[in-house]
Amino acid sequence: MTAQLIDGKALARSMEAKLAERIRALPRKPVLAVLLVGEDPASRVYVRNKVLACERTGIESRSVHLPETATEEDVIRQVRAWNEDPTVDGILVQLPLPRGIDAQRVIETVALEKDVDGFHVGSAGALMTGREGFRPCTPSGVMEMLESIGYELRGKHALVIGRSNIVGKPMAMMLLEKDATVTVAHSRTPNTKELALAADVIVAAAGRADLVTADMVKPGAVVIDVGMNRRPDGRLCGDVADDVRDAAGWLTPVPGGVGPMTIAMLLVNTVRSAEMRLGAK
Ligand SMILES: NC(=O)C1=CN([C@@H]2O[C@H](COP(=O)(O)OP(=O)(O)OC[C@H]3O[C@@H](n4cnc5c(N)ncnc54)[C@H](OP(=O)(O)O)[C@@H]3O)[C@@H](O)[C@H]2O)C=CC1
Ligand SMILES: Nc1nc(=O)c2c([nH]1)NC[C@@H]1CN(c3ccc(C(=O)N[C@@H](CCC(=O)O)C(=O)O)cc3)C=[N+]21
Ligand SMILES: [Mg+2]
Repeated sequence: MTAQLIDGKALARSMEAKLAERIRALPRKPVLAVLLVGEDPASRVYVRNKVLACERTGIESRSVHLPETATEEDVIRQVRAWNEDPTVDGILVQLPLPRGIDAQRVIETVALEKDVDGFHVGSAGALMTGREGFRPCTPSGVMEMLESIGYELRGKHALVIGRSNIVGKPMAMMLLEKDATVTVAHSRTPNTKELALAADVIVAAAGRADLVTADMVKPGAVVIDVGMNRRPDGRLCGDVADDVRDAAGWLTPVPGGVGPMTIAMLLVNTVRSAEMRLGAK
């Protein structure tokens, strides 16, 4: 069997087109403020991709780039200025932040109603308790991809590999909300292979190239590859080995899978924030 690929890039573009229409109905462009601190090369690529996606859709992006030497107070000052600026709809502080800056404290400074990343403790609490709030973009994008193939999660076994606050934990919550039976594996899990073989859906979000191999995948399973890793030769790869193509029923590619969907969901959150701020529906 050869897995069918879930084309995240195409799905992201079609979502962007729908957003462009919603944006045209607003009295002004939605505004996304992006803060980049330091010189992490991967972060620069991601921020550039976000800015380009904003341009395609009709969102105004305002990027501020602070030097590696910026202090926690410098970062917090910029976030507070955007909190108070009524023309800013969404605030994104690109992670990771340089050593010595408490990222959680910075995130908690972002106004809840502008937390389009969904990383604020209030947004996380809303997700956990089933209330309305901004949801983290990567797991939201994964849910859109599952919906795009008409996948029914109710009663299925889902394995999430990774337990970070930005991917693994919210992913588990969203799968649970759709009535999947959810297992979360992490670096201290001794039997990830066994858990994976029992899973109908595997979401790999560990940041380890080739972590998921064909011998871990139940034939026909849905395999979602969140990982973003670099091979020694510089090539981008996910957490899922190439041979999984012959075992899985559905598979997301890297690049062109979850990454573009993450950005699309950021735009969705930003437009929603603008609609709420501007009193649109
Ligand atoms: N496509 C996209 O849009 C995005 C991609 N990413 C990518 O997804 C990956 C995960 O990101 P993020 O959650 O931020 O990463 P973190 O490093 O914060 O978390 C990684 C998680 O994976 C677990 N883990 C590490 N090694 C193993 C292993 N061998 N077996 C099982 N679990 C393991 C860790 O366990 P423990 O908790 O025990 O340390 C941890 O919970 C990265 O490659 C990142 O680049 C991230 C965000 C968006
Ligand atoms: N505050 C914050 N919010 C984030 O959402 C956030 C973050 N910090 N820090 C880093 C991670 C990672 N992340 C990605 C977004 C897009 C791609 C993406 O567009 N990937 C392309 C390829 C990109 C390339 O060529 O390198 C693809 O998969 O096709 C990847 C990863 C968002 N993150
Ligand atoms: Mg991807």
